[in-house]
Amino acid sequence: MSTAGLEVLVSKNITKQYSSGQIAVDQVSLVIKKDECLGIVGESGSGKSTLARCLLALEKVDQGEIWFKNKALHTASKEDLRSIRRGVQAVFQNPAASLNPKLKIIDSLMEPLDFQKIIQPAFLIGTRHQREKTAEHLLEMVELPSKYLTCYPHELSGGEKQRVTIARAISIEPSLIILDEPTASLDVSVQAKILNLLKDLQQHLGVSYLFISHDLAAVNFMSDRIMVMKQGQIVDQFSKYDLFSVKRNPYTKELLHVFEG
Ligand SMILES: Nc1ncnc2c1ncn2[C@@H]1O[C@H](COP(=O)(O)OP(=O)(O)OP(=O)(O)O)[C@@H](O)[C@H]1O
Repeated sequence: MSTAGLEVLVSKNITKQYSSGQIAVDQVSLVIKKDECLGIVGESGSGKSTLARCLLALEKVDQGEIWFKNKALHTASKEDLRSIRRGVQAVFQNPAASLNPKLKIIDSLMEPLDFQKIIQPAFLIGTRHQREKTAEHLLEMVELPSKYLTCYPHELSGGEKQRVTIARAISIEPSLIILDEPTASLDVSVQAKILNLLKDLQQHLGVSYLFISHDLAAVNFMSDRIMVMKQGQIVDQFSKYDLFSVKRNPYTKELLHVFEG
């Protein structure tokens, strides 16, 4: 199997069973196309994070195939994985855990570009080889002032830290960013701002997103297509415009209560 040009990531019947016996991901097939946001919604324990880790090749799948732009992740060597990972970045729930507390923001931010010296993102033309200017530009893209470059993570709020991890994720111009509950640890007032920022960045950069959340309203705001996950399986999938259709699975209808009142 190979993925066509418009398909950034394809998974085919992937299954992940933990040694405890728990089947966390059960025969999940999905396609993420260029420039789109695919949303995955499900309650706690439905297998969303395990799916994200499988798609990032942080967990090995027991069955199935994962293809990232014509390259097989499920059989990739360590060296191949390193090169594939340049194209896929991730933002997780807890920004504090994603940033090294001993590193200044500039050093956390520049980690991917410092490591991948040959990458020259189009949006950094002119500044790529001036480290501080590049870092300033990245902070600007997530609407943070350049004075934060010399700060440590504990000096920033949760929302600001998440903006730094987003800037770091876009820094190497990935084709896909996997966002696993990126606003779940933030105050409600900050969540909307981060979602708006993510949406603007996607339009500006033309990156694809896999947006994972237990919050159907957030998934609906962000996504072009939505998949509903329950007990490791995809139980419903539809275009965001069909969210309120009578054809929705009863479980999806249960999740719709967030829009009531
Ligand atoms: N490392 C692990 N070892 C054993 N079981 C695990 C492990 N990680 C997750 N699980 C189990 O797999 C199932 C799916 O967990 P997962 O974290 O992927 O779900 P989730 O939808 O992301 O939930 P949450 O939003 O609460 O993190 C759960 O039953 C969980 O207890």
